Amino acid sequence: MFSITNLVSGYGQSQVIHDINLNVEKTEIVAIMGRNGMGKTTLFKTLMGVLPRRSGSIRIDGTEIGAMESYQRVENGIAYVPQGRMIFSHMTVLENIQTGLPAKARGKVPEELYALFPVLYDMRGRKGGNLSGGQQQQLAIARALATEPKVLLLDEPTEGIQPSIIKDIARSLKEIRTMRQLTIIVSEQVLSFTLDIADRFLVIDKGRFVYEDTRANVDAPTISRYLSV
Ligand SMILES: Nc1ncnc2c1ncn2[C@@H]1O[C@H](COP(=O)(O)OP(=O)(O)OP(=O)(O)O)[C@@H](O)[C@H]1O
Repeated sequence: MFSITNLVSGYGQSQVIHDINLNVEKTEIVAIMGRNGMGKTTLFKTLMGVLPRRSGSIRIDGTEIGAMESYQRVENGIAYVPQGRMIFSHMTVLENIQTGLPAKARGKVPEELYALFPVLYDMRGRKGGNLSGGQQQQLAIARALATEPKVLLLDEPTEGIQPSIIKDIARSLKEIRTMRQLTIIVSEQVLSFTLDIADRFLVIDKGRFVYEDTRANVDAPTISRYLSV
């Protein structure tokens, strides 16, 4: 459904992503685990077109998006929740969500988004900057979902968030995956969160995948070793 083939990217003289290949099925949740600086954010930026690819292919349902502008990639069904959330702090919760809505929605937020994250309904008139970290993360996810994606990328969603909210986010993601038939790729350093949600696990090390296994066979101690070196 979503396929990455021989993807290469980097900054200036330095190559960061080395020939990455990945196929993700519809409704599958894949976790990309790795320490700081291993290339998770660079991979996601390349998938979104924030950073140009050097070579390789990125396809959604067979459509090549690798040469498109970011907004065209979004129109083709990919959405991104960046590390640090990047919500608009001077805009209200409602306005933040509306930035993700397609024109045809005419500014109306789908009920199901508020059903997934009731706190966002309660806080819809508040400025984004006044929300807690966990609420901001839910807002960033809702804003991405407003674009009606087929593939959702989440970059370290648990960073700086308290454990009870992490559990809520895990539950919402599993729910939305079923509800929307969504494919999810999540980058993380927190293994407990991904063990809760992922169907498949990969470890990225210096821009290459060095470990891959399914939920049934996952070797948590090996992944932990990669995360702690
Ligand atoms: N704008 C940039 N210019 C040059 N090099 C960069 C830039 N951003 C990241 N890098 C380098 O690319 C490599 C991968 O960084 P990246 O941010 O993708 O890692 P990460 O796995 O997402 O880690 P983190 O959790 O710290 O964001 C690192 O060596 C980093 O120093």
